[in-house]
Amino acid sequence: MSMPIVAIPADIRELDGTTWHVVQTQYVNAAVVGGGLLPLIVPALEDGHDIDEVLDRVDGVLLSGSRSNVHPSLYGKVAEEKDGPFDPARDATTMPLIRRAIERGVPLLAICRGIQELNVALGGTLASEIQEMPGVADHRRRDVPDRDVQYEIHQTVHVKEGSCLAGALGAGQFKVNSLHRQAISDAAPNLAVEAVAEDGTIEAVSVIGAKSFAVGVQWHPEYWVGKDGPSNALFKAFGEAVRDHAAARKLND
Ligand SMILES: N[C@@H](CCC(=O)NCCCC(=O)O)C(=O)O
Repeated sequence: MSMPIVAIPADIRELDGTTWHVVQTQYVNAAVVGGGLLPLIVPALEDGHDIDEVLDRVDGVLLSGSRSNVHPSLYGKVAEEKDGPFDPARDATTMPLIRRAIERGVPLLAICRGIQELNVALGGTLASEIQEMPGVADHRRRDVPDRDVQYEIHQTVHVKEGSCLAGALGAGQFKVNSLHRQAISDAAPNLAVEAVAEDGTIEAVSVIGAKSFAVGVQWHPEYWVGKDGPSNALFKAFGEAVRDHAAARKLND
């Protein structure tokens, strides 16, 4: 069977005086090395896509992290300076993509900004600058130039027994990296909280009753894929779900 294809929606970046559609290499690498998948970067179109045209051609969806934040208007909040930076074209691409992928049972793994998009797409809300909230630790990217240090694994998360994530990683606690200023505030009604940090921050969710793998994590399993056990296991489980979907799609073609 040819390599299943995973859609990775792009960010918009202004570089060298022009506009680019970009995905960080760590997500592309993890899709290939960790998932055994062929990445397809989906442009971020502010006018949106014909989403079924995209989903007819792929076997899974991988939502990457980003320094940009989901626009607060998408979860009923008035945007403030501190809620930025924004990427409306990415929002316009991922919101319908998430909803339709879940409807169609296309496997989905949402990472960092991705779990926040998953929550908002399904009706949840986000909190900004969570480190300023009482009792909440600082989950932000470390302000150092070395990316291995930025993505260092140091934060304990607790995975709930019987969760979808526990099926892939095992229940209990392990350490992850952490590079975020926002987090889920109100979880969407059809999301199950599957892992939390020591300060109660929601660190992983899954879609209740999903037809296929539909998991979001606030940490970055892509960065140490190939070296870190839980990171490997998560991308392996996602890759298997994508391959199963591809095989089923082939049978129905
Ligand atoms: N902007 C959101 C999501 C955080 C996120 O996706 N972080 C990835 C960092 C990418 C990088 O800096 O290289 C938030 O801050 O909560």
